[in-house]
Amino acid sequence: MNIPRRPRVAIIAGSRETAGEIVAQLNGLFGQWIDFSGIPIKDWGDQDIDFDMVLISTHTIFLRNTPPWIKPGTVILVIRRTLTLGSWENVMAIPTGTRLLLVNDEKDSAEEAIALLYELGARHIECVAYYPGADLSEQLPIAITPGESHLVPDYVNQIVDIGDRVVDVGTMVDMLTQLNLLNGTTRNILARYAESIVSRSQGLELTMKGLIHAKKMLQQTLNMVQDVVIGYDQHGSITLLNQEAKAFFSCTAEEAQDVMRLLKQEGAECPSFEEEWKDVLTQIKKQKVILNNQHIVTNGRMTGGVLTLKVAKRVEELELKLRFQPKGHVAKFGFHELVTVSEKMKQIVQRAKKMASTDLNVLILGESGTGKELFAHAIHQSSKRANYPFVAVNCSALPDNLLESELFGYEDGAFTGAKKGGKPGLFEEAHKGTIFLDEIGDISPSLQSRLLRVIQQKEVLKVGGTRLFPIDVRIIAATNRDLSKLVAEGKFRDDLYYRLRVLQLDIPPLRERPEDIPYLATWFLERRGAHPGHVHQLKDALMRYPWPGNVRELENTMEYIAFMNEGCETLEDIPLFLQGSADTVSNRGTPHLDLQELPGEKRELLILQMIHQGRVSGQNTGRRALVRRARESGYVITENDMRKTLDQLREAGLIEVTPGRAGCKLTSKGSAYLQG
Ligand SMILES: Nc1ncnc2c1ncn2[C@@H]1O[C@H](COP(=O)(O)OP(=O)(O)OP(=O)(O)O)[C@@H](O)[C@H]1O
Repeated sequence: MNIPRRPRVAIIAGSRETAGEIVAQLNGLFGQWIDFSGIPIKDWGDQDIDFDMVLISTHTIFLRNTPPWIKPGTVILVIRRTLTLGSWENVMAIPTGTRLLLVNDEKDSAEEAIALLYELGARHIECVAYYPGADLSEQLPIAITPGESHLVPDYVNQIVDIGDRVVDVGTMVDMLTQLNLLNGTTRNILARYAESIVSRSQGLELTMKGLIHAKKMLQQTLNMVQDVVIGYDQHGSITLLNQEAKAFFSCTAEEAQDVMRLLKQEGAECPSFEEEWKDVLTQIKKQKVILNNQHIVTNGRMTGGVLTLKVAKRVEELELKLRFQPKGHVAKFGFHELVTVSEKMKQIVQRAKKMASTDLNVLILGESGTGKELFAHAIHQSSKRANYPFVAVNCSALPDNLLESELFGYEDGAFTGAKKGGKPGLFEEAHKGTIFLDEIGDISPSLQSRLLRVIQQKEVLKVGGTRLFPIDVRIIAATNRDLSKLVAEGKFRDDLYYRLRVLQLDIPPLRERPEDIPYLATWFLERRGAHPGHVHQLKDALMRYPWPGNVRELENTMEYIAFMNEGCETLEDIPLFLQGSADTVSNRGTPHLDLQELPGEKRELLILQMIHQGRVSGQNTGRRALVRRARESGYVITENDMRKTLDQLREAGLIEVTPGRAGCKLTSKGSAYLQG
């Protein structure tokens, strides 16, 4: 293999020492990429090396003549030198108005050093050149010298040694640019170096400082991004990795080097960085990841790009969390928001108010949409815990492991993807307040055991933790399932059941308190600013319909009616399911649409809705029952077509189909899909 040679740079200086100093300094910074050789003037006669560039310590060097080994066309740069920041601070500490000696080995070099100090801005002092053999009548008490203390006269009582002068950043930038070596890495070295010296170019210094600042800001911003972010140049060489990227690939930008090599060596299958791509799904480190690649284009030319990587599982978890969203940590409703004219309900409200004055756990039973959560809020708001948090948790919205960590929290590093520093659980967040565990009937046996332990011991153990945290939380649980039946079937722990239902509230479904139907309907319409008279027109239909989704369904229906009939005196548009049960509009008849004629997505959505309604109203959701239900709602579908659609929904992960009478059930993905 032909390894390209490093460019050769000759450093010509007055003395061997100076040449050596400059070579040592430049080698320390760029020796990896450039081959430096120091040549004192007196030995510059014959050189058998072809140099690509010559750096001279002063432009007076070539007054003598140009050595023949410098080929015509070779780039020659004059080295500008400056002081380190430490030396400069010592010079600036000398009192203003001080007259002092500047001591060096020769007249020229002493005067050159004085010129440098003045150029850098040391205007507060007055320097007099001193060198061996200088004729000086006055004796000055202070001397500045660049490493030549031994030449300072004895009568001087304070020496400020400014040490060797160092090469200025401007010279380095010129050198690297000419050699085509100014890139991300060398720029970083320059930026760090610029922080330790006094620059002879104010403009360059400001630009450097600006660059350093901008780079720090960018790095910090990218470190806050929770995806993996990789920046690269036009050749695909990595210029930047954020914190996530370093952790994911376990390497630094220097180690990673090439973006495609990094991806390929981890087994990713993706197009080349020279193309832009969006949402490419592949596998890295045995995990599904989503890759995106975008170019940075300057003056119509691709000058680099940014590649981002998301771990698919993390995206799914976030999506789940968003859907789950604990419903806020304050109780929003009080008893005054519970609307009812039913005597049965009024008695239940009275019982609930009594329960609020105790600190005992409450179990609220009732079909979906009957107002269980509303009661939980109201009980908390009227209890002595009202000024503390009310944390509502939907236990059926999350898979078991996520629900566990949400409820009890986790310690740092408890599992992959766990947030650094751990996370407090909802029990902890509800301390001194109330936790509302909705859909308690759906929790797994292992979570039932953990919950029981929390209730018994009044202490929480975080996932992956060893310490127990004492908590003081009142539990209000609710479910639309028949918990006593689940207990009898061994699916729900009896000891937990008894702990939860110290007090029990049974909320009747809407069909068992029909007087509430028109009353609530009017209330919902008025709240929406709609004409309450509509209820009178619809009363029969409302009373005939069984309201399987209870008050929630009635509320949604009235919202629909208010919206669709805004500004209308008489009702123009009512939902299909009410048309079937309305005397007033029965002349419209119930149209029978063939479900197979609907677009696939619409058909699937309708069937998902039927499954959902069937489940919430405790009806059978088996294939035959769904065919029947479709017919009642005005659609026709054969059993065979229903089977096919159910299979498609199952394959898409939207439903679970259990053999036998249990029928179909929406998965959490299915519920989310339904909610839009
Ligand atoms: N008596 C009532 N007065 C006013 N609004 C009510 C009443 N009962 C229920 N609602 C309203 O109906 C909707 C459903 O109530 P809620 O969420 O409390 O029912 P739920 O029984 O907890 O339902 P799920 O079991 O599905 O969680 C809410 O918008 C609630 O405000």
